[in-house]
Amino acid sequence: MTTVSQARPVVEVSRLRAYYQTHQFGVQRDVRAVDDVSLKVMPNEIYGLAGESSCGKSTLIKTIAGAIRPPLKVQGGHVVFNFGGREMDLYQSTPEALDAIRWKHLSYVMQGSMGVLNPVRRVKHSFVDFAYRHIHKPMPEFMALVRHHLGRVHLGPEVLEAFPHELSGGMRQRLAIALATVCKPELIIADEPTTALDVIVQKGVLGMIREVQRELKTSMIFVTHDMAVHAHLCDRLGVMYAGRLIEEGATRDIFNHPRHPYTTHLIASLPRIGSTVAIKALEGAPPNLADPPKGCRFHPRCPLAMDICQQQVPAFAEVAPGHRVACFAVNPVAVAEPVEVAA
Ligand SMILES: Nc1ncnc2c1ncn2[C@@H]1O[C@H](COP(=O)(O)OP(=O)(O)OP(=O)(O)O)[C@@H](O)[C@H]1O
Repeated sequence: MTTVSQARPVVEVSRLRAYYQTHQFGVQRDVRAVDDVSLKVMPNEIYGLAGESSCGKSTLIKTIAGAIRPPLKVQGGHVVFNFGGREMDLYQSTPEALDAIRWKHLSYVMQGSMGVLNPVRRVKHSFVDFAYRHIHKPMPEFMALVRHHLGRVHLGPEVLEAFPHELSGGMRQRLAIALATVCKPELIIADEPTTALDVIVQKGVLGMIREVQRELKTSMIFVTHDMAVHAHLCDRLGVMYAGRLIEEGATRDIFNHPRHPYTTHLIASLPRIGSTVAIKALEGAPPNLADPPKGCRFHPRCPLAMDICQQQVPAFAEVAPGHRVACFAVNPVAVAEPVEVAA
């Protein structure tokens, strides 16, 4: 670890590629779920990751969180964290170094909450197992801190004595968020944490996530396919299509002035109260990531596709301050640099 300035991104992802290596009938195929993705998350911001099902959102955040299991393999690129002025290159680090930053500096809230709460132990044991070694206080003080922290997610201390199955889905999801935030990590990665909840409970949990994030000034990568959730929660938004980021900018800019035809479609398909205009579905289907189309992966479905889109990959380039787009219709001259493939 090297000491660097605090003004740096909390995490910087550069040219990241992560493929599932599948074998079918003796043939090996790479599912190119994350293909040349670069992004930065700044201190104290919520970065939303959007895109339809199977576009690679979960795979991207797994690779950023270091939760990589076969058949997923990182093929290239870097993930560099800057925690408390100390820089750490994820793929150059030992499993022990990664273990030391989990929960204390980096935490991960998964889809559904049962995965993180031990189903056969009372809730208090999950806090002890995950957080006690990182919070250097005697046990009574640690438990007082946990009880105080539960107040932030609007839960009473009695939940500590409960088993997970005795609690509602909304309470369990609040607990998962309390566990992820109790050590006040610099970065929280949340994968669809509210998708399984009904809309009323979801609204409460989202408001609570915002409150906790503002109080702790933590950074967050928040994944959901629900654009309405992004509109309410996120400071900046990255839109993925078929394993690549295709647009990124301040959430307000993306909603007010989307540039990429895919983002324009996503926003136009949001239902609006009182609107009588029929919502048009996008023609075609997302590509098979084991055999994606050449050039821009969106071109077979794109209403603006040109010849170049079938041949060349558009660079993910800045088209306005803080607003990046990968599209030849927006930025006709920006061709992506080829990725360097290790020998
Ligand atoms: N274990 C696996 N083996 C092979 N391919 C996989 C595996 N897991 C995911 N994939 C493929 O990787 C691609 C990206 O999947 P991923 O789950 O990251 O998408 P997603 O955008 O998070 O989707 P969702 O919103 O449905 O969770 C998809 O084509 C998916 O089929």
